[in-house]
Amino acid sequence: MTPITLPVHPLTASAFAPFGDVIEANPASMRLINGGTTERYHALARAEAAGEDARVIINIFRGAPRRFPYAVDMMERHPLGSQSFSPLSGRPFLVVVAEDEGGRPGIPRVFYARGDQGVNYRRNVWHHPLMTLGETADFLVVDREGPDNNLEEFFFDLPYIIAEPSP
Ligand SMILES: NC(=O)N[C@@H](O)C(=O)O
Ligand code: NI
Repeated sequence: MTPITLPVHPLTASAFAPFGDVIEANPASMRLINGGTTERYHALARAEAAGEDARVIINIFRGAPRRFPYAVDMMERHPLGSQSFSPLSGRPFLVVVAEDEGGRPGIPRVFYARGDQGVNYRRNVWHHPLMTLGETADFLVVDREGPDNNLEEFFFDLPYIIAEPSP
C-alpha cells in the first residue's frame, strides 16, 4: 500500500466549522470598547471543560518545527474538553483534523493557519498535536485540566503524508 499524500488547504472559518472555530479578527464579531480605543473581537470560541472539578486553564506551548515530508501516523482527541491554539510569535502552523468514523479518525484534513489565525478544537474532535512550522514558536493554549482521562490517541496502520506545509 502507498501512503496517501494529503492536500493542504487555507484555514477558513467555513471549512473548519465541523471541527471548531477559527480565532481571528473577524470584523463581524468586532465591538468598540474602552471609549473607542479598543476593538473587541467578541466570543470567537467557547472553552469547554467537562467533568467534576474540571477547570479551564491557560498555557503556553513552545513548539519545535516539524520537518517535511511529514508522516501523520496518529491523531488524538480530548473527550472532556476543548483545546485552542493561538500564535504568540506570529508564526504560521498546520492544523490537522479528522471527522470521527465509528470511534476512529477518518482521512485527515490539513489546514494552513496564518500567524494571525488560531483555532479552537471543539471537545472530542480528532486532531494531530501541535505542528509548528519553520522555527520554534510559542502558542497560547486554552484547554482543560481535571480528573479523569482527557486524552484518546489513535495510531494509523499506514501513515498519511504531508509533502510540503503550504496550500
Ligand atoms: N499533550 C498536549 O497537551 N498537547 C496536545 O493535546 C496537542 O494537541 O498538542
Ligand atoms: Ni490536543
